[in-house]
Amino acid sequence: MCGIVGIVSSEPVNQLVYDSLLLLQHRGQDSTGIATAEGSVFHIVKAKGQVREAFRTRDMRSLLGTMGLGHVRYATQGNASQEQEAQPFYVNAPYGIILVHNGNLTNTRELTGELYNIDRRHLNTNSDTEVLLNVFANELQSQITGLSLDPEQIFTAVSRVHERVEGSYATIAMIAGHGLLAFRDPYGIRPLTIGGRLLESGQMEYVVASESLVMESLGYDVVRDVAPGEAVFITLDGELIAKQCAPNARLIPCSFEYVYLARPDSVLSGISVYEARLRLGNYLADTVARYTPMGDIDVVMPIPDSSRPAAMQVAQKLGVEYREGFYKNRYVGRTFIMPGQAARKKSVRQKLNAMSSEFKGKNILIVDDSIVRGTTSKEIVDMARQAGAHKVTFASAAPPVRYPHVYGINMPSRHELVAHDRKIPEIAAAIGADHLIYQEVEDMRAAITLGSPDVHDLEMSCFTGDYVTGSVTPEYLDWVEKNQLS
Ligand SMILES: O=P(O)(O)OC[C@H]1O[C@H](OP(=O)(O)OP(=O)(O)O)[C@H](O)[C@@H]1O
Ligand SMILES: NC(=O)CC[C@H](N)C(=O)O
Ligand SMILES: [Mg+2]
Repeated sequence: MCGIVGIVSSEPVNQLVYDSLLLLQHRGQDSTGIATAEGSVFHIVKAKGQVREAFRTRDMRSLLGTMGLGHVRYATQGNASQEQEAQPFYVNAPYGIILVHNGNLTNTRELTGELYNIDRRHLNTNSDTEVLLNVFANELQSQITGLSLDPEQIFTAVSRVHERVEGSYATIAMIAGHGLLAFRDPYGIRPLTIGGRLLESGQMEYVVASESLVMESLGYDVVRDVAPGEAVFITLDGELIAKQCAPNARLIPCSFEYVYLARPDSVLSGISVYEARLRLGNYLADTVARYTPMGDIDVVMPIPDSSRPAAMQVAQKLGVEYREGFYKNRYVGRTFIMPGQAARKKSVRQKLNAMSSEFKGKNILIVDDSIVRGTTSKEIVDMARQAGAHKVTFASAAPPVRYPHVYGINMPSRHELVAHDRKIPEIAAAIGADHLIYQEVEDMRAAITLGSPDVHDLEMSCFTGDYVTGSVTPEYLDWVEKNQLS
């Protein structure tokens, strides 16, 4: 998962792109980049780290133009710490294209060979985004006959991308001198939303971004989502043209967005993330009640931040007191999306501290949104015991994560998942809890999709091992494991 944004206006967009990236920071902390288009000239600034530390005033001054895009990266392929792999990526032909991508391609091996041997294109990094950009550029090149560019040619190129590329991709690209293109893979695995507002000049200003909270916070109206398989082209003077470019598109959004990734104040595919988390709490409460004698829990506690809505509901439904026993240092970022296990482990302790008065002699039910590597839960259980807890029960609002996630979340290796090949009592022992309760898979599906007219199915491969795209074979998973992110 990364955060992406693109804006077409009749006014300078640099500050708007920056502000949007700040709002999407929770989706990626490795590196960031902004590109703007001033006429047919691109200005690009990319750097390692988070938005606030990456862009200086002089950078912002250099980002001139009325069309722009930006990216915050949480790397899934290549190298998390390489500035070269920070997005956006640029190619000079045809026209000059600059692109940002949220997602992960699962057939980069084949595509890299084709790009080199057939399309005669050079790749300079190990980023799958560079592959995606080159496939698109190659397909657009082969559509062009004269000097002008017709939206139909762009849409045909996107159709060809859908035929060649597998995996997940929510994408925004600027084509120099022409406009801004946004498209989503045929399953709509990663989110992409369109917002708009009418400027005084009479032109519509459009924004396309990963999450709807960008629109709400920056004063845009949410127009709609980019549909799975659809391409949306916004011309320099604010005309929006859209076309479905995949024959069998079906909306199957990633369940992990609702569990952890997205901000709770966003609405993805028409589902409020916050409300989905409350419902996850309701279902989890029923499972907890089924497996735990009621006298066994004195208080329910969340692990800040993402589990708060679910934990609140668990407490309310069980009729047990809700207490905040862990204080969170707001200056430490999200632990799970940091690169490297050593950094993740260290920052759980830096980030969370247990307040003894809430623990002494009590039976605690700790609720987290998910347990992935077990980094957080193991440290937390340890801290609860050190703070004097009597019994520690742990509950996860998501089911056990037993399989790699290959669609934009960095969990490629089965062996690093605490639930892989372990039964629940063994996982409880691994994290040190007296008792461990997980959400059931079908309850998670029901909690997230309840009442949604559009979402009937979810991408849940890390919980079930069923991958929605074709190219994820056991051989591929072995390869991913051996070639994980460096
Ligand atoms: O089992 P693990 O590998 O530790 O991963 C799961 C944990 O990581 C995330 O928290 P994070 O600190 O990233 O973000 P948050 O503050 O939004 O909860 C998530 O909310 C869990 O707490
Ligand atoms: N999480 C993502 O969306 C990552 C995008 C891309 N695969 C990268 O590694 O840069
Ligand atoms: Mg957390």
